Amino acid sequence: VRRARKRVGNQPGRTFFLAAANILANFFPRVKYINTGLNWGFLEKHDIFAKHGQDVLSLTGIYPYPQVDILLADAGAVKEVTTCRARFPKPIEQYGVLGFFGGNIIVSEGNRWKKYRKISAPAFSDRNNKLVWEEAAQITEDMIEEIWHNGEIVHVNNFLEVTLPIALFVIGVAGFGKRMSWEDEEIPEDHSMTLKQALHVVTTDFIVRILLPNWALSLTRRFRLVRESFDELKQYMNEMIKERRNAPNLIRHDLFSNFIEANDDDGRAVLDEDEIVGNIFMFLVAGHETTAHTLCFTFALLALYPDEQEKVFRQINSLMPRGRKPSYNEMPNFTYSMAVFYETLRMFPPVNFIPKSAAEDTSLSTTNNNGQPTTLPIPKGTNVTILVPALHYNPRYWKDPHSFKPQRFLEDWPRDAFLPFSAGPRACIGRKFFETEGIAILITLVSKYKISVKEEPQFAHETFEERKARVLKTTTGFTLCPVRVPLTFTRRR
Ligand code: HEM
Repeated sequence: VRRARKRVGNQPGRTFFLAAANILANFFPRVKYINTGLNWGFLEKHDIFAKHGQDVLSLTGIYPYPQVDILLADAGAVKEVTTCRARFPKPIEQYGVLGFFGGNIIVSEGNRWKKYRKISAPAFSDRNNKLVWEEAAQITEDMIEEIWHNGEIVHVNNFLEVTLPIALFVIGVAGFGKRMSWEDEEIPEDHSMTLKQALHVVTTDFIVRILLPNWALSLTRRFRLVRESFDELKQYMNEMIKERRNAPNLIRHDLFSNFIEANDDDGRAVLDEDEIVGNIFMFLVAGHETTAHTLCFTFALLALYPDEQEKVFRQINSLMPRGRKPSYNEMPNFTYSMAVFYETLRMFPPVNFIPKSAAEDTSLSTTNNNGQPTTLPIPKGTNVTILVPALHYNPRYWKDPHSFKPQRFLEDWPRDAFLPFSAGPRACIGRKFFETEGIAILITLVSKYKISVKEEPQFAHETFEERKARVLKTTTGFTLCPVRVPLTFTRRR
């Protein structure tokens, strides 16, 4: 251990028995000195860095062999790591489980990654974002009509149960060209569930499938349902691939079509079937949970801070008087709504860790605890992990980081210290997709309803701080997740 620590210049930090990259280290609550613990990156935020007075720390693991990782909360070092893709590539072996379905954009590097990125890029064009905008607004309006029956007061026990299907329906139509409805659908012949049901289980219980061995998936009803949903989804996808290939004149611009129709100069298919399925699965997983959780945290914060909600409403109302529907081109005008999303993403970034690894013996520039510039040696193979919550709560970049202040994003803000979508060439390809979807949903709901935390008798006497802690309580699976957000929607007059 001493030797391993010396190689990174004896950078101060924490030591645990289990290496942080070990999935078990993060899957169970923390046991002192043994493991980093469930949700530790979000729970600690910037605290460990503040304790050491530095924004670059070491994280030492002893088992299975002594290993020292580097943790970053320094915006300059983060910029260096995210922009130099060749020097700091993704440690794709750490994402091993995500390759479960087939090679895909998240778990690849080099030429293979470039190929997937090039094929998917056209689906994130303005033309498709316009579709995202229209569909997201329509799906939300349909929900208000068909599920809420245009109610005057609507109580929702957990708002995540609303945002998960909305995000699924949007990615379904914009990603697959498959429109899903709030009504129950008929199960087609040769299937045991609808595509909507299979997608819902796969995207919410994805983590169960990748963490458990095959034999364990027959142990409980829930696990069996997860296995069945994966099999069903794969069958649906294979049918959809066949269907599209048999209809070559069907012109579409969604993700699914891009992957199926990707050909080389000689007209040969560039991707095999496993790669098509692997990528589609990955886009679903990457785009669904992150979006649904962020929307849920956003509405929770608006319910807790009615003054901020009022500011959002006032701007929406001034831009769309008498319920006029705004077009996609008008999206940049909704600046306060966007500021609310950014502040939510700063406080609750769905992706807490962005791992990279050194491809060569190199170094990183940072500052020591006297605030002087210093250079840290980074030997080849060292894992360098960006701790997003630590960066987002670093008081060096964000004044009063624990307070919800959307206004800060309407002033001059530190762009290099805001990393919910990562940065550089491996940044999120779906950022605009999410922003478009989020604003369309937010303005549809906030223009019609006032949002508050649902009153429940068992919490009648809690203080504001207790209520805030309860409503904003988090856990983590694949991404940071709200535990339960009970809300009440009251029609605006
Ligand atoms: C709030 C919403 C979202 C957040 C916070 C988010 C965050 C991120 C982050 C942090 C990464 C980098 C991950 C890493 O380096 O390991 C990433 C990559 C990615 N995201 Fe998102 N994402 C969001 C929405 C979406 C959506 C809607 C889609 C697709 C429809 C999407 C598709 C992807 C893909 C394919 C990648 C891999 C890009 C590459 O490696 O080239 N994301 N996202």
